[in-house]
Amino acid sequence: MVLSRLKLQSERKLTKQICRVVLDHFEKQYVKELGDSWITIRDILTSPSCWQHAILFNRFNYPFELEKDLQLKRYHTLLQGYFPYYPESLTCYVSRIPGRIPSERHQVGKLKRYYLLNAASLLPVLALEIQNGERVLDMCAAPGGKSVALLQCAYPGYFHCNEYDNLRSKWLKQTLESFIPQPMMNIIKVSELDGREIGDLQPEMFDKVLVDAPCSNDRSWLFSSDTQKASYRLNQRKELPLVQLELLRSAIKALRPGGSLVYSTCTLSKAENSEVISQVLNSHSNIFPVDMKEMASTASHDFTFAPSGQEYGLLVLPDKGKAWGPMFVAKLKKSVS
Ligand SMILES: C[S@@+](CC[C@H](N)C(=O)[O-])C[C@H]1O[C@@H](n2cnc3c(N)ncnc32)[C@H](O)[C@@H]1O
Repeated sequence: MVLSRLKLQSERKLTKQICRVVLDHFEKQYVKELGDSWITIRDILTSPSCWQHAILFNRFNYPFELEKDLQLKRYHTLLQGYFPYYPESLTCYVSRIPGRIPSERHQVGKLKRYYLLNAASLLPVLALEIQNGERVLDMCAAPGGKSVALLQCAYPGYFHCNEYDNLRSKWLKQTLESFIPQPMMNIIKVSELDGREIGDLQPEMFDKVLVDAPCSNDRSWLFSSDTQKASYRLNQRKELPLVQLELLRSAIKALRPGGSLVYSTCTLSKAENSEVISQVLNSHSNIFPVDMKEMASTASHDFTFAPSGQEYGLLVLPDKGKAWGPMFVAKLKKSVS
């Protein structure tokens, strides 16, 4: 019953219509920014039947049976064994063949066994290199996929998950309740602040900060069902870099000297990615970019990265058999003095 309902839902998703006004807008911008790569990216983004889903296991309710099934179906673990930082407690399975297993329903008192996500979402989490005992801020956290992934990597001493939007914050709380055992919730604080205020409210408080910023979500915007709403969003799109910059300024204030932050988006747009990082670097003498070349070379088995134009970060480009992204990831470090 549940399985057939979920199957119906995902079939409906596959038949969703592409929003012409968004596609035309992206076409103009991304041909300029990405050249010929845009053709492949466009084909993948507009063909949900090619999309892949990664399966992140919950270490607090490990799905041993599912693991056997996935191995029989030739799924393999993502990145394990290659990556500069890859905790043993993190398990994520992927398949090169498109398709998805149904997501689990929320059941009070029962932890979910897995979370379905775009595998590129793990890159910002891994780039943070979180260690046990650290104080961590997830500034824009709902619906909570990266918060759950961070808690698969280590046991932070304090974990602050923030989400400005009231409804999405409820969703975030439900995600945490569904994946994290009750005793561990004692180290987690959920708040509904404007992330831009956190730096002044909690200066130099955190060892690590994740800014998974609000952005033009290219994959989902292409399937907007309301053309008027889509046109409005496209108009407002130019406001996003300022919000992103303000969130980053706040994150820098919230970071202790010597701490590091990761900035990520799920758009291909240069204005929201490398240009935001360049502005931060030009206006903060105490912030330095962290080189991500090693991360890119070890991850290239599973991901396709933009070959150029990304001086301070990595841009994951959706590709055939590696339909992950778009995802931009940059890492910055605050100097000690
Ligand atoms: C890309 S989503 C985050 C996804 C999340 N990190 C995850 O992995 O599930 C960005 C989130 O930022 C929230 N947001 C927008 N403006 C914000 C602000 N000023 N402060 C904090 N969060 C904000 C949005 O409501 C949205 O939920």
